[in-house]
Amino acid sequence: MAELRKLGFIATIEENDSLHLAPESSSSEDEAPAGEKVKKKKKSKINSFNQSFSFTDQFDPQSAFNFDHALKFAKRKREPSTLDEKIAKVRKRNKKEKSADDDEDQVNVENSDDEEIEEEESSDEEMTADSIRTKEKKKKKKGKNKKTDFEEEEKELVEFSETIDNYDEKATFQDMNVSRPIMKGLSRMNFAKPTPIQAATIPVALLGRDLCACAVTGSGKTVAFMLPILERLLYRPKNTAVTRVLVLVPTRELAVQVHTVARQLSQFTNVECCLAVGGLDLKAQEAALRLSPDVVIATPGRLIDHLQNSPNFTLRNIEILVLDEADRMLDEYFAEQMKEIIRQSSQTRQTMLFSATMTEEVKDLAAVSLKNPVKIFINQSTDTALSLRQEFVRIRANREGEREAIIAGLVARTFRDHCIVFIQTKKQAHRMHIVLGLLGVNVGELHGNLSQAQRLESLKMFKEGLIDVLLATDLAARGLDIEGVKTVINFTMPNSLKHYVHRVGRTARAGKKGRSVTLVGEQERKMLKEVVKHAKTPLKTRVIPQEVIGKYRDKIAKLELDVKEIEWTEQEEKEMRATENQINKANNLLENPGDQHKRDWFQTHKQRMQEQADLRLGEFSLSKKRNMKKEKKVVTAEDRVNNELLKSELYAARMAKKERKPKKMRAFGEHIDKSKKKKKPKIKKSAFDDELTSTSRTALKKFRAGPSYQERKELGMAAKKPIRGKQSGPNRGKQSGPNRGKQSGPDRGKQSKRR
Ligand SMILES: Nc1ncnc2c1ncn2[C@@H]1O[C@H](COP(=O)(O)OP(=O)(O)OP(=O)(O)O)[C@@H](O)[C@H]1O
Repeated sequence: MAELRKLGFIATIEENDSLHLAPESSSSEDEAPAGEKVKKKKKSKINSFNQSFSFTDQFDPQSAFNFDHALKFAKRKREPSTLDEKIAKVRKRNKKEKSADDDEDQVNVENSDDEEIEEEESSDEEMTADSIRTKEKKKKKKGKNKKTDFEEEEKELVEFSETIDNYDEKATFQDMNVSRPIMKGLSRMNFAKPTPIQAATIPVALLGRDLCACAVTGSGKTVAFMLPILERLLYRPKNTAVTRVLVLVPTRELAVQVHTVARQLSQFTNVECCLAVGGLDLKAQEAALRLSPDVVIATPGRLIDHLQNSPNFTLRNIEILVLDEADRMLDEYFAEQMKEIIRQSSQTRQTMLFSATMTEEVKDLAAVSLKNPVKIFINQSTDTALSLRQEFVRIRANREGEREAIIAGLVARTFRDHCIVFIQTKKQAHRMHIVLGLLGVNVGELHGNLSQAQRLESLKMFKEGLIDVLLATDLAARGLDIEGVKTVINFTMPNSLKHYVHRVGRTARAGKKGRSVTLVGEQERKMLKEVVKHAKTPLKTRVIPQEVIGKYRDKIAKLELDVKEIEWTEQEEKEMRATENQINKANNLLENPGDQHKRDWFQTHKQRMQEQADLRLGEFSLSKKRNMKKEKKVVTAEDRVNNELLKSELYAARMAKKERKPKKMRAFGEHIDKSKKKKKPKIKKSAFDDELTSTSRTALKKFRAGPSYQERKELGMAAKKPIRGKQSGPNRGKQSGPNRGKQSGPDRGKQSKRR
């Protein structure tokens, strides 16, 4: 061995060599002092197994699945710095520069953020306040019954076997025979009395009937379907675990919320609820689904993923299927996925559909084939909450570029907290985050360009009041129940009445007051008319003083370079992250070549691509956008607004096109008694029969007048024009005879009818 070492070789261990074993630790730990090392070791021991853990099936209400809990399952990406940190940095720098210019003391600069907001607010308060006018409904001019573009043509509606549009106002949960554990859950949630939709729906749902329910936003539809589900599950056979209930919702955040309500309501029962939504940890969901929980709350995409890839998870035993936001779940965006889910679900199920904008159209509900459904429409699908005050800000044609300034004015002066601003595009929502952030407003954003962790975090912060203004796309328009939202602002008019109803429905919930403020340009007046037509409470017009708009327009213009700087930094970071991800992916592939398990999907790649292409809002938008970029290097405020309006327009155009499409063969109502509707088969009549039986005015006239000059010519008859009153023509023979004279006069028509 010694010789080998002398020659410079590294020797292997011999049997009698004494060994110095190094602890299994990282180099950084080696450098740490001994005491600390021991502490760390102890800590890791505690983490690996919780000593106080005991196996129990008791539900701990404290650990209810909520946004915090969901966040644990959302993968976080390492960000070099958050957007808010970047904004804060620029603001600090600007402040410093300003102070230097003003030749002020540098000491006050360091902690000035909060002070500055207050400064801005107080100076703004001194500015002229907005003026509010009540919007008068225009009286319909007589004889002007022309249908607007939005008014629907005759539609084929679902035949309901029963319709319920009233409810027992005095009904209590006890009257509905709700079991004790659920009553306990209700009282823990402080729900003393059922809301109208709950009073009307729960008894029907408990009977196992299919139903289609419509009630205004914030009226308690979640409990209306969750309570009867849980009540029915209390009596399930308990020997084997089976997934019996599936609740489908359109967005992940809504799924988390419905799951939270389900857990709260079932906290004193042994019903198991599980979440299967995109963006949250797949493996944890797989493990939970393997235990066949009683209720699965899911978004369609992730559910199909589990159906394809999670062993043992099936929908064959589904006894209750609920579609929350049913009109959305059954629209074209989810069409293929819903078809697949329904195909895999048990046929003998109870189906319940809920939405504030519920549709009754056969073509919309065809996919779910309801059985003798009950219609429970507590409100119309165009209704908004009565406690909602709706305001509109008019934008003149040449002032479209002022929308950003108006929003800034609204959130900085008037609606400073608990305010959601809906924006059509993700890009504009992000820009507004930077703009308003630089103006000192405490903002957050929520849209599909964020990671799931960021989405949940934004929502959580807004719920907890850590963010004052949430900038959201339509992702947050449906279903989200955020306590205390005072105001909803629409940057542009939503692209349909449905979208409007859902967006403004984020406030004025559960009987509380709320306000919506919608910016309406000339192009959007048609939609405004629709809103006005369906409004049940007076609408208001808000006029923002031009000096206020001007002030914020100038402020934003001054910030434009800072906005660009932040956008560039973000772009750079994004590119770096993308490269990093690619490297990691490649490394992973090299290290674990066998590990790359490809997940199955129910469509082929080609079908999926085709579906996505069909759902895109048209080539038109892309080419128009490209041209816009080519033509102008500097994107103006007007361009940005036009882009927002264009997206709305494209959506509206697509909807209109869909409406105009000839109705497809009815797929709905395998269970509807069609015999009543079946028309008698039409027996094809000969021209002769037609002539004899027709009682139309033209036919009678023709009968009286006999054949035309042209017909006579064709029949080779006299070329003379028939003389009025003379019974000439093909029926001439029949008309002649002793009664000929009697054929004329008032009875003439009757005679011909009899014939
Ligand atoms: N019986 C009840 N008593 C008091 N509050 C209730 C009751 N039922 C539900 N709520 C409250 O009403 C609010 C709205 O409920 P929920 O989110 O179910 O409304 P929704 O009708 O589904 O609204 P959306 O159409 O926007 O989805 C919630 O905050 C909920 O806690």
